[in-house]
Amino acid sequence: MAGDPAVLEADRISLRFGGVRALTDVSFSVGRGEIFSIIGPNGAGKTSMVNCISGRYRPTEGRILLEGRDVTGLRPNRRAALGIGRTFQNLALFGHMSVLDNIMVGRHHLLRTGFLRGMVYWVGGAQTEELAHRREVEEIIDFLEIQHVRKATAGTLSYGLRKRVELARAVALKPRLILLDEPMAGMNLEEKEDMARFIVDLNEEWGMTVLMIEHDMGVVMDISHRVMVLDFGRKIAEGTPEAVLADPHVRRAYLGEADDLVEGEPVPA
Ligand SMILES: Nc1ncnc2c1ncn2[C@@H]1O[C@H](COP(=O)(O)OP(=O)(O)OP(=O)(O)O)[C@@H](O)[C@H]1O
Repeated sequence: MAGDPAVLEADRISLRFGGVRALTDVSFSVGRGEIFSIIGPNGAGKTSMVNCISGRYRPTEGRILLEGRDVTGLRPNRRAALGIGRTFQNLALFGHMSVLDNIMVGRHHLLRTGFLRGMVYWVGGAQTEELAHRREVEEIIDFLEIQHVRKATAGTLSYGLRKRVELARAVALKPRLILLDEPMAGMNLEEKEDMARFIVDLNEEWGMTVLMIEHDMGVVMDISHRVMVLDFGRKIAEGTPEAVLADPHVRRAYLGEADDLVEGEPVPA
């Protein structure tokens, strides 16, 4: 997205765990309105990078900028409040709560009146705000086609539906950037197709900027505007899906994982 201001900039990020170099000097930026994917073999540093962005890990070196603001020293909850939303590799829903409550719960920090005040004083501004809030949540529920389960207990839903509810909860926070950690993991083909369509629609119709880690190459190449490839903690390629697929370094990094490449594409020996 040439010319667009970067929503996210990772500036020379390195991360070490004792002697393990999880990331070495990785820089990239995600433009407003992009779907940007990070791929790479197992242990390449993808999750480490997402954790540096969400604030779970503090990089050993380098800076993370959100819309130009240095957030490197901020804790995860501060970054979430500034607009970094995320879903997790493993589901993180409240299993005993309804779908609606799971989606509502994260949104209270968006209310001007605050969660506690909003609970105790149901008059004037608070009431109007709460109604608008509910309307928006209902819109997200409609958009992600989970109306039929809105009252169901989250823990009773199929895996694919729970992943969708998790996405709804992250979207409900109106993030400037949403981090999707393996959104298709464990899904069947139909569920993957649905999830891919929702991500594209959120991006195209709602303008959501997406940074995604995903092992399913077909999906990554289908829906990403740009892709970055990590290998042993270093960036080895970045560009459009076509350019990345044609890159000899990438092909070499994926040797032995040839099945993950797009069907019909021969992998050189
Ligand atoms: N908390 C940790 N402590 C020590 N080493 C870690 C930690 N987290 C990650 N690593 C190491 O850092 C490197 C990068 O791991 P990371 O999980 O980021 O890779 P990945 O690309 O996400 O892998 P996968 O595709 O298998 O999820 C690996 O060598 C891993 O063993």
